[in-house]
Amino acid sequence: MGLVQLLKSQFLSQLIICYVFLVSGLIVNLLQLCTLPLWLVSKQLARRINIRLGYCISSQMVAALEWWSGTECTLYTDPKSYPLYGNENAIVVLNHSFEIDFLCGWTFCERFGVLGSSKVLAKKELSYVPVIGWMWYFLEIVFCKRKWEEDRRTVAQSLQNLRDYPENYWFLLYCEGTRLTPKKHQISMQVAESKGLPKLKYHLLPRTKGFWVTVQNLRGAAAAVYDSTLNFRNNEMPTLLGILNGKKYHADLYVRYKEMFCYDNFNNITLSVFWCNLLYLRDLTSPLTCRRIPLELIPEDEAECAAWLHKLYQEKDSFQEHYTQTGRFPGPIVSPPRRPWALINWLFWCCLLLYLLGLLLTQLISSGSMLTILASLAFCSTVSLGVRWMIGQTEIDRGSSYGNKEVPLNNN
Ligand SMILES: CCCCC/C=C\C/C=C\CCCCCCCC(=O)SCCNC(=O)CCNC(=O)[C@H](O)C(C)(C)COP(=O)(O)OP(=O)(O)OC[C@H]1O[C@@H](n2cnc3c(N)ncnc32)[C@H](O)[C@@H]1OP(=O)(O)O
Ligand SMILES: CCCCCCCCCCCCCCCCCC(=O)OC[C@@H](O)COP(=O)(O)O
Repeated sequence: MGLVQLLKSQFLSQLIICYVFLVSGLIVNLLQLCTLPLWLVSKQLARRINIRLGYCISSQMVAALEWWSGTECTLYTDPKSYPLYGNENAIVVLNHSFEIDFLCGWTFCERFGVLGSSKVLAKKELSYVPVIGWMWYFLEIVFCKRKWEEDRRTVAQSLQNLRDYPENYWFLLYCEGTRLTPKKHQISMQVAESKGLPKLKYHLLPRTKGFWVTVQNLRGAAAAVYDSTLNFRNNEMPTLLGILNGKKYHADLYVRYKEMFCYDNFNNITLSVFWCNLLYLRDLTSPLTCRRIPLELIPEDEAECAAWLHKLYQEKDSFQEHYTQTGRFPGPIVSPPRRPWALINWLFWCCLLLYLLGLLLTQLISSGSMLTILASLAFCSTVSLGVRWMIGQTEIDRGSSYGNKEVPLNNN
């Protein structure tokens, strides 16, 4: 182990990173709170400010992934769709099997310039997590209780609010609704069987209601669905603690594109594809091809939309199979480079907060008061326990019991 790697694995280094993250995060949360009156005067300005404030927090975690652990992220996609990424609103459908899949998602957001503005359909419990959850409140993240009777109205309303969002965003949907565990997989395949659907090997059966309500409410506001599949090389199961330890991983992300050759049998769908090519891609010379999936192609009817999503997951499963067999996804690699901004932001907060910590420690030691020193030690322990609890939110072993309970099956 090299000296740098040894340094990264030290508890003290990790404690410093957590201190900077927590204190800067709370400062940003406070600044976000101060923007509340501005929402009444200029909602769009308040949103733009909050995007930048949110970036100060989330980009620290991205910097930890990209620069501290040195994790590499490779993108497999269609080079012709590439210029659109970050320049349009899109719904991202991603598999949910890894503890840091959200962080890899953030990294790609950062590389395409939509980190501060990106959204997710997240479980309500996450809104209570200090720093991140509180930040999400100001970023208009859509929360759900995973109880459809309650969610159908609140989720639709929150999505409607995003229609006039002032900056481009990606809206992340984990249609599986929870992270994959063997037990959840077994139960969800029983549900698949009872619905007469093919079994999936690498995914849970997707929950279709959230996808349908998102597509319906973002029609005309989002241009496309980016069907994304993430995997890590060498069968690794990366963790946030691993990242803090400086462990390097290699993530592969496949953003799929559909190709269609449909000059014959001209119908509504091919017409949509035609207009899509005309509007976005301006490539009408080759047989009619459609790259990322335009929202116009997704059925409006709830049952048809659900069937469409089930088919998408069956295809996603085949991409995972391809990855397992060959160690790569289909299609060309067009890796976007990492940008310096996340690192610059992180260094800024490190310098500021370590300087203040230094001043505080000097005063503490020179005061010589045993009580103050003990109180400071208690404070440090509380901070590290607090951060450990936050990291626990990302751990699959501590995940929710959603999808874990056997459901009465209707075999009709
Ligand atoms: C690469 C680029 C990345 C870009 C990244 C961009 C942005 C990043 C921004 C932020 C990153 C931060 C990440 C934070 C992550 C947080 C993520 C989460 O919190 S995931 C959990 C919350 N999200 C979801 O659950 C979304 C999916 N869920 C749904 O859509 C649900 O439908 C619902 C709207 C939540 C409602 O749930 P509910 O349970 O009430 O209803 P369901 O429709 O799901 O259930 C009834 C339905 O399901 C069938 N059923 C029953 N059991 C199962 C089972 N085990 N598996 C599958 N299906 C089951 C049941 O038969 C019913 O079927 P039917 O609909 O036919 O009646
Ligand atoms: C600079 C780096 C500093 C890092 C130090 C501290 C980091 C603290 C990080 C707290 C992160 C909290 C955000 C968690 C996002 C978790 C996303 C997630 O994966 O949620 C799970 C849900 O989808 C489903 O839940 P389950 O039903 O599986 O249960």
